[in-house]
Amino acid sequence: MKKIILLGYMGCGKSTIAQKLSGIVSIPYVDLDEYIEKNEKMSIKQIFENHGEIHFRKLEHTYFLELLNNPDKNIIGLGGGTPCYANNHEFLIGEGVTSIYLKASIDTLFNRLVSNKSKRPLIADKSEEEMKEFIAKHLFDRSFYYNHAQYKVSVDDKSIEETVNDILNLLA
Ligand SMILES: Nc1ncnc2c1ncn2[C@@H]1O[C@H](COP(=O)(O)OP(=O)(O)OP(=O)(O)O)[C@@H](O)[C@H]1O
Ligand SMILES: O=C(O)C1=C[C@@H](O)[C@@H](O)[C@H](O)C1
Ligand SMILES: [Mg+2]
Repeated sequence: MKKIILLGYMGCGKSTIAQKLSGIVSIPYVDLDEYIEKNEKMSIKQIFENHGEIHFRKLEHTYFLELLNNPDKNIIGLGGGTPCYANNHEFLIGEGVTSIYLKASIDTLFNRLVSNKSKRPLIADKSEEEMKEFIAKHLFDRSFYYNHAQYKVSVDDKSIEETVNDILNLLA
């Protein structure tokens, strides 16, 4: 198997879990958001501000396919919205791909994101009250796409190590 893909809503822990997993299984980790930033020489925030979300979604699709099509064995951490645009969800299933949805409740996401939203353009300007409602609606809309993953791992009330162990069991 060449690609292990982690997906899920902003703050579910894709970057954190992928980094830890990468160290344990000795498979290199690529974070799609960071890959876009490196290639475009701009932060995600700047891409949204300077060129708008539609442009970002096009870049996201192009770079996602670029990562998928390279022959290296990788763990790929997607952006929170990646599966929900440009038919990217169709690439979660296929030969050489294992996709895992890190499923978090609205409360878990809210608690993780509330103090850590400035780099996330979709929620950066929301008040605490607005954020909870926004996450609830957004997660509902996006679940359809996230559920195309081959596997689901619940992350609520689990340590990073516990979630990584759940994933290792799936991969065994
Ligand atoms: N299992 C966990 N237990 C406690 N905190 C966690 C856990 N996993 C991640 N976190 C914390 O939650 C926050 C969000 O995690 P992370 O940045 O990995 O999410 P993400 O899914 O990559 O988000 P984004 O889509 O915005 O890049 C971080 O502050 C991280 O330390
Ligand atoms: O949920 C989203 O749509 C996003 C999540 C982040 O990972 C970034 O890809 C960007 O901020 C958009
Ligand atoms: Mg991340």
